[in-house]
Amino acid sequence: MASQLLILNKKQIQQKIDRIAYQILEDNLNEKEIVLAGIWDRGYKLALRLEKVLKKISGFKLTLLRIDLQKESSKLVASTDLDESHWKNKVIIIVDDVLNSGKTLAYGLGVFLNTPHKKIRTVVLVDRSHKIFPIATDFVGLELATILKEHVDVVMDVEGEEDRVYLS
Ligand SMILES: O=P(O)(O)OC[C@H]1O[C@H](OP(=O)(O)OP(=O)(O)O)[C@H](O)[C@@H]1O
Repeated sequence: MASQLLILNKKQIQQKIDRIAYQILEDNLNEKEIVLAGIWDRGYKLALRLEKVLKKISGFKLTLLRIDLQKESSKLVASTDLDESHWKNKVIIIVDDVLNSGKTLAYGLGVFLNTPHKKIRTVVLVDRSHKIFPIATDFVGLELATILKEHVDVVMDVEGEEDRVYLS
């Protein structure tokens, strides 16, 4: 079995989620409404966790949106659980657990390109910085220098009991 190195423990993950929530608040002081768009499945869990903190620290009306990415033959197809009326003319925050090449976030972003919006921001818990797509990460938990063959495993649940990030 490949060796696993614990990169972030439960407490550190919660601290990063709290910090990112405060950064989102600071970046949107004049806003009333925010759409958190989590990429299924771990990005969606992270979006749920951010929603929980933002409910405590902000007065935002929060909409949680799920982005699904499915492989159809060699293509990726993105879809959402809610229609565009839920994000039209709003601030959208796309959330995923890890950024590696940027492809997943690029597809997530694609969902919103044909609808007017106020602004789009991105959140990742871990940015591995192997970008081959021009995707900016606005709010990042941890920037991690990794080699390509390494794998970042994010374990996360809604309550935060199981939270761990490993490098293997
Ligand atoms: O920036 P990218 O190169 O698109 O990589 C990032 C994506 O990779 C991982 O998911 P994936 O399902 O690919 O990997 P897994 O085997 O860890 O589930 C991770 O959860 C991101 O969604």
